[in-house]
Order: sequence, then C-alpha cells, then structure tokens
Amino acid sequence: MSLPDNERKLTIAMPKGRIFEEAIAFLQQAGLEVTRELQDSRKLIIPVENASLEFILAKPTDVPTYVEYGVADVGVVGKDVLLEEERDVYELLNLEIGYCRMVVAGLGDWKPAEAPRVATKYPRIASRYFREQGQQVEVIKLNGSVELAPLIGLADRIVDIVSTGRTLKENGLVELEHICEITTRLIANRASYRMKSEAVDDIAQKFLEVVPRSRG
Ligand SMILES: Nc1ncnc2c1ncn2[C@@H]1O[C@H](COP(=O)(O)OP(=O)(O)OP(=O)(O)O)[C@@H](O)[C@H]1O
Ligand SMILES: O=P(O)(O)OC[C@H]1O[C@H](OP(=O)(O)OP(=O)(O)O)[C@H](O)[C@@H]1O
Repeated sequence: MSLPDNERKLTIAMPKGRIFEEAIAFLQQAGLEVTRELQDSRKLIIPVENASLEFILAKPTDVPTYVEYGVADVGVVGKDVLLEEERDVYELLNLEIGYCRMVVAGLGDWKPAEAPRVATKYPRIASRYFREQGQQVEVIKLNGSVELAPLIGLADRIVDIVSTGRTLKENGLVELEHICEITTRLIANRASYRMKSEAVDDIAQKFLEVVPRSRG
C-alpha cells in the first residue's frame, strides 16, 4: 500500500555556510539526488522532483528551530548549535562530519581573575560548563571575532570553537580547557518521526551507511 503524499514527502533543513559542502557531499554519498540548484543557486527552497524530498537552506543556528516547529521534518546541524539552542527535537544520528571542538581559551600568561569574565558566541554552553566546574563567571555574549575579547580586556577568557587552531595561535591565545567534541548531527521533528516514520527511517538508514566512510 503506498502512502499519501503528505506522509511521504520529507522536508530537510540544510545549514548554509561552513558545513554546507561537506553535508552536500554526505548526501551524495548517501545516494540522495543533489541538483545543481541545491549546490549553486540562491534559492532557499529546493524541491527534488520524483524523490518526494524538499530542501530548505537555513542559517545553521536556525536549523533546530525549523525542525522543532515542524516546517522541516529533519535537519542537518552541528552539535554546538544543539547544545546552545536546546530545542525540542530528536537527535537521530552522528554524521561524523564537520569536526571541531569547544574549548576555553585565554592569553598564554592567563591567571585567575577576581571578577572573571568569559566572552562567547555560546552563552548557554559557557554558563553550563562553568556552573558544572563550580566557577562563578560573568558570561558576555558576542556574535563573532570572539578572540578579540581577551586581547582588548573585555574578558579574561573565551569559550569558542577550534578546528585548525590557527585563529587562537595568530592572536596569541592558548587552549586552557577542553569542553567537548563537536560533529554534525541528523535531527528530526518529534511528530514527523512518528507520522512519517517510513520516510525518516529511510533517510536515517541511508545516512547510517555513509557514517563509517566519514569517520577518520
Ligand atoms: N572552525 C569552525 N568554526 C566554527 N564552526 C565550525 C568550525 N568547524 C566546523 N564548524 C561547524 O560549522 C557550524 C558553523 O557554520 P558557520 O560558521 O557557517 O555558521 P554561523 O556561525 O552561523 O556563521 P556566521 O559566522 O555567519 O555567524 C558550526 O555549527 C559547527 O558545527
Ligand atoms: O581553529 P580555526 O580553524 O582557526 O577555527 C576557529 C575559528 O573559526 C570560527 O570563527 P568564524 O570563522 O566562524 O568567524 P567568527 O569569529 O565571525 O565567528 C571560530 O569561532 C573560531 O574563531
């Protein structure tokens, strides 16, 4: 028995930006049809005819929002965003791409301050981490160029993502504490997971077969 269209068609939220190309390569390896339109155009909604699929291209931090509200059934997003946004979604699979790590960093001669201030794009992750460490700090939210903060005296430490380590090094900062490893995840809307279980399982299964190849 074939399912009605609204139970088969799956909307996938994809993150624009840094992990887009790696995520697209992952989709291709999983056998999904990746059209020129998805790769090259400025369109934000890209249907895949014949495949009962539709992609929406979102800012990475918004992917869990689209999925929580069910306007996307599934989404591809970094663990950092999931930890920070705390959206009510299912985390289905670790795709093991987009590897980076979340760290505490500071100047090489860093010493504990009397009124410690931590600058970050990730205030929830930072607050949770220092609370768990039993340390009282003031967390200052920035939207980018976080490494600037200790250099100009806004904060004594930062919580940020490191991948090559180049940004820290070129700004005279060092990694002080490791918070967690970050990779890209497949997430699902809770209702879609039940109502469109066949289509969601199909994607998850296809992705699962690619994971061992992305490891390493
Ligand atoms: N070196 C890195 N720095 C930041 N994010 C990285 C890095 N390596 C992998 N990632 C992943 O890429 C995602 C961020 O992508 P991107 O920088 O395009 O998003 P953004 O932070 O919304 O962009 P913008 O810089 O425009 O605000 C993160 O959620 C993370 O999982
Ligand atoms: O270890 P690296 O390979 O140097 O990468 C880490 C840098 O990349 C990210 O910044 P991004 O380029 O997204 O710019 P932003 O500072 O505006 O967030 C992150 O916040 C670090 O600053």
